[in-house]
Amino acid sequence: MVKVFAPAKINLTLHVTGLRDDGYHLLDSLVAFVDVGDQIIAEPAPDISLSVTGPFAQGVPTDEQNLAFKAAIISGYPMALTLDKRLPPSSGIGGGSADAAATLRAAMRLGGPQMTTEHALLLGADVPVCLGSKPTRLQGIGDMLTPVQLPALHMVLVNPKVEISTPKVFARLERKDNHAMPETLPQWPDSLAFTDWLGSQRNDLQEPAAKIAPEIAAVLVSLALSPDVLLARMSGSGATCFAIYPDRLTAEIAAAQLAQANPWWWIKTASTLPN
Ligand SMILES: C[C@](O)(CO)[C@H](O)COP(=O)(O)OP(=O)(O)OC[C@H]1O[C@@H](n2ccc(N)nc2=O)[C@H](O)[C@@H]1O
Ligand SMILES: Nc1ncnc2c1ncn2[C@@H]1O[C@H](COP(=O)(O)OP(=O)(O)OP(=O)(O)O)[C@@H](O)[C@H]1O
Repeated sequence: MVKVFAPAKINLTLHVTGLRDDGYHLLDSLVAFVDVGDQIIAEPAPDISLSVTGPFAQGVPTDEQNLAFKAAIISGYPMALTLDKRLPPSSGIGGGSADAAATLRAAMRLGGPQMTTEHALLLGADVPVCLGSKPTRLQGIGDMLTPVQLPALHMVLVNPKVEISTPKVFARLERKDNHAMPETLPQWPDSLAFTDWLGSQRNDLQEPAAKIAPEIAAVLVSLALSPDVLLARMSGSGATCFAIYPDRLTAEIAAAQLAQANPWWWIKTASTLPN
């Protein structure tokens, strides 16, 4: 039996730079992983099975529609899976993708065949980056991955408990040919220098997502007004937003204040996993 952590993916930047003939968008995104996530428990079994537990279990499929179940099929290694669902679904922090990647890692740890980017891509554009779960520059549709060294970051994640469909957000994006990040990324000596630079970059899906879910604008305003905040932005196709703070303590204080004022929001303090 193995237990594999499935960390949330944060798109610190998300530049949409083009549109392919098959409708998939070309991206240039800086991605980090944090100490908040789901968990997969897996053990070898004659057939694949999945049970889902945890605070966000309700409504998550337990059959082949679940990306963890699909990942078990792709791995060629039948397992009995338990998914502890702690990340809100359809929230732009890659919950399903993280679960799929964690399932592929579980199969490998149990002795199954080696899983590659090509296997992961069959499960979704975000699954290859989740397979590594390291700070990465993601390009192409999610298939071109370059490792990046990032300073440790301390943040607060906020989801207003609104589910958003990724294709709908891409469909609302007006310009598909936005600027990429600089070809060579700077070296950042510390989190302040990094956050300063991050302010000059974007998430191009933030505006179309906020048109679909106006709650996103309310979350971003609350984060931007929180004490000691350095930067607030949306992750992925939303609706989860993150804000960066100088250290873990200031992030925890801001999270506590936000939770008091907005008891119905999902609010978590999160720190990036090591490079
Ligand atoms: C927006 C991101 O979260 C940024 O990390 C990801 O690119 C989305 O990754 P994902 O959820 O794994 O995406 P998939 O499950 O492969 O695709 C869902 C839908 O999102 C749109 N999609 C996704 C990725 C991409 N590069 N271009 C797209 O246009 C497509 O309409 C696709 O049908
Ligand atoms: N393991 C899973 N956890 C959550 N949702 C899943 C899972 N497998 C399949 N789904 C389905 O996938 C859809 C998207 O969920 P997911 O949580 O992966 O979205 P997301 O956080 O927006 O991901 P991304 O940031 O990659 O766009 C939901 O409609 C859900 O029903």
